[in-house]
Amino acid sequence: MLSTLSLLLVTTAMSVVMLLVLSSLADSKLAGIREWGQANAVAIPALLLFAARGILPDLLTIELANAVFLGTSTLMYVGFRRHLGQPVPWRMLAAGAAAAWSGVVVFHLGHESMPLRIASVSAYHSALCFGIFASVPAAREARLRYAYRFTRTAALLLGVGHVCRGLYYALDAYRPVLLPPDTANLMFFAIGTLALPALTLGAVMMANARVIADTSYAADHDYLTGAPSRRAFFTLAERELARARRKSSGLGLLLVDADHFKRINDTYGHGVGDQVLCDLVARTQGVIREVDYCARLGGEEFAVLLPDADAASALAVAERLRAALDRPARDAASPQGVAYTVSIGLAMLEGGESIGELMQRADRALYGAKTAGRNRVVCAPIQGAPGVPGVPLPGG
Ligand SMILES: Nc1nc2c(ncn2[C@@H]2O[C@H](COP(=O)(O)OP(=O)(O)OP(=O)(O)O)[C@@H](O)[C@H]2O)c(=O)[nH]1
Repeated sequence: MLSTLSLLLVTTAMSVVMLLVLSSLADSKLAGIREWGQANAVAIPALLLFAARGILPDLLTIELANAVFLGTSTLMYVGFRRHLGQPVPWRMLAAGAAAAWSGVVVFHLGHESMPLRIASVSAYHSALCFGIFASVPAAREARLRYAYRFTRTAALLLGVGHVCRGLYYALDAYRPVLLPPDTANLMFFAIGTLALPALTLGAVMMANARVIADTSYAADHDYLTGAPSRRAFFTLAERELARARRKSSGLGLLLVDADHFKRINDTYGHGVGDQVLCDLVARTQGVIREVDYCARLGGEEFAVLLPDADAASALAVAERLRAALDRPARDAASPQGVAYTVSIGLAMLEGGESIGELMQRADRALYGAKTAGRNRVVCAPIQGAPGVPGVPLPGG
């Protein structure tokens, strides 16, 4: 038969399990994990003190237990705020917890009423649950959506549950609470005790979703420039290749390589070289269309994929890009700016060609641009027409 004691012991065991689960996430260094772990650690003695009612002195099982449990809920709320990078309203929390705890003391040592003690702490817990609901946004990122939705829903339901619990007891201050343990008492008791595991579950889901989203972002993006990575480029290129075949549309590829980049590093230092790479990506993104895709293949080499482009428009983009980059990049170390140029190899997708083959032709065109003097665009010759040379466009 379910009893308040068994609920307390089950919740204590759940807090131990949650603590172990949170410990497994400690290495992630995610904000909020520490506070959620502390909340569950603090909950264990608080729940055991509640369970020891009638065995230990009331001051321990009422005043101390409630004080510690108020701390538990506060830490959970702080964890969510920290995790989401939001400021923690410490003064408001301290005032709310002090008011709730004063209610416990007054309705124990002053005017004895267990229902009013419950109503007092429920008011604070409901405010924290609504606070968590308001703090956790409706996630736009698909990977975060389920975890955020779960937490928001749990927090909202628990907030409403605590309001009902508070009203149920506040409206009849002399209602028998724990004995006999009727269904309503047990149900409201469960809301009080199971809130912590439910919210911790939401916290763990959010932390996991964040780790997965961050890892996947890191795999798909270049750390320095923020441009899509080589891996992301090939995934997208295969997709665009299939689309171009399906729709019989053009697909252009530009391989863009900074000229004499080693010299820039040697002259200005690696830090300025890094700034030049970031500048290159930022300017490229300003030149290309929204449907075009610029990725860093490695080192100082970048790829720009041009879906739905014919040879003439791809060449126009390539030349516009070359000209846009042929201007000094501003940087803090050198107010007059760092001059750099790029060479570009352009290839248009041909029937039956793979992405690897398209890349090879663009790479040969890039090599042609380098050997022809750099700062220029060279178009790859059409396959199967060996007599047609690449078209070098002199820069400047
Ligand atoms: N600052 C910086 N330098 C990098 C990065 N990745 C690669 N490099 C440097 O880029 C330089 C590339 O040099 P090279 O391959 O000789 O090419 P280059 O000097 O641009 O000469 P060309 O391509 O023939 O015009 C090397 O010195 C690399 O150390 C990076 O992330 N940051």
